[in-house]
Amino acid sequence: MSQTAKKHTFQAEVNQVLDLVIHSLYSNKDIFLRELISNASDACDKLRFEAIKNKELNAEDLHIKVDFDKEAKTITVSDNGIGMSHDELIENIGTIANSGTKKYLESIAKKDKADANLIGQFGVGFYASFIVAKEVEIKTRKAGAPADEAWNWRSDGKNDYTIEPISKDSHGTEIILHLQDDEADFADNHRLRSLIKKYSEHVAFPIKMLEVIYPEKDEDGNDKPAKEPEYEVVNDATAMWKKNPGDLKGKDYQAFYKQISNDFNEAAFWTHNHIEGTQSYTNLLYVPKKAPFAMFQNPDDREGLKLYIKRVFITDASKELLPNYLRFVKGVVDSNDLPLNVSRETLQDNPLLKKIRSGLVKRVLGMLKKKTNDSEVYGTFWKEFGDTLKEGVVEDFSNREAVLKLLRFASTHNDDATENVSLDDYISRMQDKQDKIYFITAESYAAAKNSPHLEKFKEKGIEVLLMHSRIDEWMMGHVQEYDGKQFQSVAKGKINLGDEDKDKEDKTSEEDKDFLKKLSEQLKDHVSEVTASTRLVNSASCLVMDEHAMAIHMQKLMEQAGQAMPGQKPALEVNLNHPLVKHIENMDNDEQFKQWSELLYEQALLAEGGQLKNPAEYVQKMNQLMLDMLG
Ligand SMILES: Nc1ncnc2c1ncn2[C@@H]1O[C@H](COP(=O)(O)OP(=O)(O)OP(=O)(O)O)[C@@H](O)[C@H]1O
Repeated sequence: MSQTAKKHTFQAEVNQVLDLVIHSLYSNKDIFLRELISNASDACDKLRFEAIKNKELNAEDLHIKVDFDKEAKTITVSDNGIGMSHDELIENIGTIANSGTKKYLESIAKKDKADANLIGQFGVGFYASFIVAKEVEIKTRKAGAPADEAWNWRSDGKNDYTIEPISKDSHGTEIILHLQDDEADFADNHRLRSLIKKYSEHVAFPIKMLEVIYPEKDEDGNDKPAKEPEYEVVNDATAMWKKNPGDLKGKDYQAFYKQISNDFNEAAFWTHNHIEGTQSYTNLLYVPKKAPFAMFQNPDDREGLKLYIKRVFITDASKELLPNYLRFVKGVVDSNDLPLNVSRETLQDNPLLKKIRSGLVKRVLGMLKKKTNDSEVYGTFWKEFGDTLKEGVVEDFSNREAVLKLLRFASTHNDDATENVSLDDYISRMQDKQDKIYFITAESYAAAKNSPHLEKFKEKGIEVLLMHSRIDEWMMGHVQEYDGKQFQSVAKGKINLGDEDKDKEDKTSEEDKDFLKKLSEQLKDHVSEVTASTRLVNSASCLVMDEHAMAIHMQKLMEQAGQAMPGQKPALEVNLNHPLVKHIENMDNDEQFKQWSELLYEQALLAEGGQLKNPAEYVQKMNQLMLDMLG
């Protein structure tokens, strides 16, 4: 270490990331170059943006260079972008600011193997260098700083790094990889060019490499003096999204997706449009194949939708450009009309941006609608993002109908848990006199499918949607109808499936009424009332919540989460035709009546996914009754 070099220690998390990257990404070594070029491109974007406000800065001829030295076993990636100050070097390279990365580290701490697909999502970027390098140097000078205010950072990727002042001719950053001996093959013209083509073709700045000069002979067969090689552009270097969609192929879109998304998987599908009119802008929006790791942890931690104004990168504006329930969308939006000096803070209130946002929502919903024609593709999408999309039913009132159209459910029409029934499918199968869309929410598919509440519906051949995702109960609490048809939970409120049932209800005999009263009195601590059921066929009893109350399995979840759920007693419905109920009705021993009627309630609660206050007592009671029967 030279006298002027100062030693620093990596933040503990950096060490963890380094370790992970080196051990988990070794089968994906190639990506180091993509990561370095991507950082260089970001640095060029940043300078171009800064130069709009600060006329002193020079953002001409922004480019990236890739050089190599076979003998010295080095690769150098340099840019003339924004560069870094001394403090920025420490902050950006020596610490980890991304909260997602920290959470990720915590989550994998318990597993033995990290998932390489996930690591990529957390901006391990620069650290990927250490997969192939034994030592990395960064020479950097911040744009606007004098030549002697530049820095040389060095590290072997183990615990610490040094920073030393140097002098640097031009602003920007130079990353020098001193390759490990067995990775020296990367320092090769062909190999580097093909990696650039593969991963960085659509970076919007020119990536340059020195041309290869082959020895030439003159007319007499003598070697011509070799000319000095010049830099030539290796990639396409245009803003891909500005191109005509007709000129682009699937592989171009996929390559660009990987470049902007940090996703190791390909995109599932995309929509690319040049929009002209009161607002003129371009959008290229992708739906990933797999949900990113952090998506459900914190919807505010989202990125991947970039805002450009006239090809100048402004900011990652996922939150400003699309509502939360479409947070899985990644891509680029490039506006021709927004002012270049717009700041992130003022972005949200900008009326032009609001218009773009509502246009984008329509585009995404339109793209999804189209994809519903391909059941396989849509099925995969639904598995990954269906629950996220459901948030839109509550969040986005103006597009509620369009979002509802995109939802898919399991249903009694099918024999398995596959969620592939749309509300339109359901309506097309509704019976002649049926005017409601019936559904049930439960803890699991099995609980929904086997719920006693469905018995009458099964008997009558009326389809019921089986909802078993946690979000369903919340969503259905916010939506009343679709296509003019009311939603009705089969587990809540009164069910009236036709005149026959109504008649039955009216014809409850005086004896039965007395029995129901007696039961109500007996069970008053648990239920609001006991009534004759119109929905049971085979089961003896079921619990029914009030139309607007929360389902029992959800109440349980809320209680587990420490939320008190006061005063929401269900009603108990009993099947007066059931032998067990008849048996209780004819019972004259008060103690037995108490025990049996409590069982009636407890069984209904269990069937509902509810939790018994005292399970041991229940078991004892059951055993006693069985013994009584044997005796
Ligand atoms: N060539 C560069 N010029 C200027 N700053 C850079 C350069 N390379 C890296 N940095 C700075 O270092 C930070 C950390 O880089 P790193 O690649 O580790 O993560 P990231 O780029 O923030 O995340 P991601 O790779 O997911 O985009 C960057 O955010 C940037 O501020």
